[in-house]
Amino acid sequence: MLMNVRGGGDRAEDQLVSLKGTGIRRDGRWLVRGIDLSIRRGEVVTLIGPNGAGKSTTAKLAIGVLRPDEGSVARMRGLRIGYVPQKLAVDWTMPLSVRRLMRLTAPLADAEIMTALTATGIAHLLDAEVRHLSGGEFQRALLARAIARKPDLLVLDEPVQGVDFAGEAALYELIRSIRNATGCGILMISHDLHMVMAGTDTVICLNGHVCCRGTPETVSQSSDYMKLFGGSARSIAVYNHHHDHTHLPDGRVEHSDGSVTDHCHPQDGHHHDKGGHDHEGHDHPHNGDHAHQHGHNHHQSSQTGGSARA
Ligand SMILES: Nc1ncnc2c1ncn2[C@@H]1O[C@H](COP(=O)(O)OP(=O)(O)OP(=O)(O)O)[C@@H](O)[C@H]1O
Repeated sequence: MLMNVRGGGDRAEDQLVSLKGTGIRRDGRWLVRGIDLSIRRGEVVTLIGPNGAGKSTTAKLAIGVLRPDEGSVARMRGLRIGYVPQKLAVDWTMPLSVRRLMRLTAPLADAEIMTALTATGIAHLLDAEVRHLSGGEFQRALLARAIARKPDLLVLDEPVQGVDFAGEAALYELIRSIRNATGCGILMISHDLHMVMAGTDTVICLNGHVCCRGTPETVSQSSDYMKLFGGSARSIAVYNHHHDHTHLPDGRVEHSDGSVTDHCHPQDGHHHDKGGHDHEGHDHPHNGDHAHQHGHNHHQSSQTGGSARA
């Protein structure tokens, strides 16, 4: 069912998760405190903030991986959660196919696996070795795993880590299209201060507590946000994404005139927008500098993520 939704509904039953005055304490210190946030069906909420600000901790409180020491967390009854953690607990010395990765935390039928892999554009990688996937393919595989059980809420902890600039734009577009097609709510964590802004309904800027919140436009103009992000904040303008070609999942490039080539180059006659920022031969105009952090975490371990039911 296609639900073209934006911004979620206002009804109480659309509320997926709600945190009220939530805090968590470890080793004698509050990791986060006084967090108020809610996510409704169809809404994209993005947590931003510096390293150690408590973004992952807040996401884990929202999905119930961590229990609050103060305040409350309410989840819709029977809420289905798809979670892409920041790190995965997988032994990368063992062979693991994408098909097996999809079934790592819960059983899935072949048809469900194929539907999810097709939605994220990597059906051709069903039997590929996970350790051989590129950064973008790996993130698409994790996303496929998270959406396979049709979650009401998708929680994505840095979904574009290890992905190049063009792939990043494509992944954010994919995430938005999943929201539009399914009407799920999305809680996303990002260091990307540009691209994420335009696709988000609500931005929450964290630094152990909620510094500021609102639409991308209001947050990017808030003095708290400016203070927190210093120099990089001043150059932020909401990102307008208008590229003239699409990167297909198999690596080829589809141009605005419908032609498909193996690569794209500014001089190949397919590119018409010569303004703005040129990234590795692609035309991806955007405003301000690009100050985000990447880390490819194939080899780190923490949690296996996947889907859960509250
Ligand atoms: N189980 C724990 N025990 C003690 N301290 C913890 C624990 N988990 C997280 N922390 C600390 O809590 C703080 C918040 O961590 P968290 O991972 O939520 O930050 P983050 O905003 O997601 O950071 P990053 O952008 O670096 O991923 C950090 O200082 C971290 O060291």
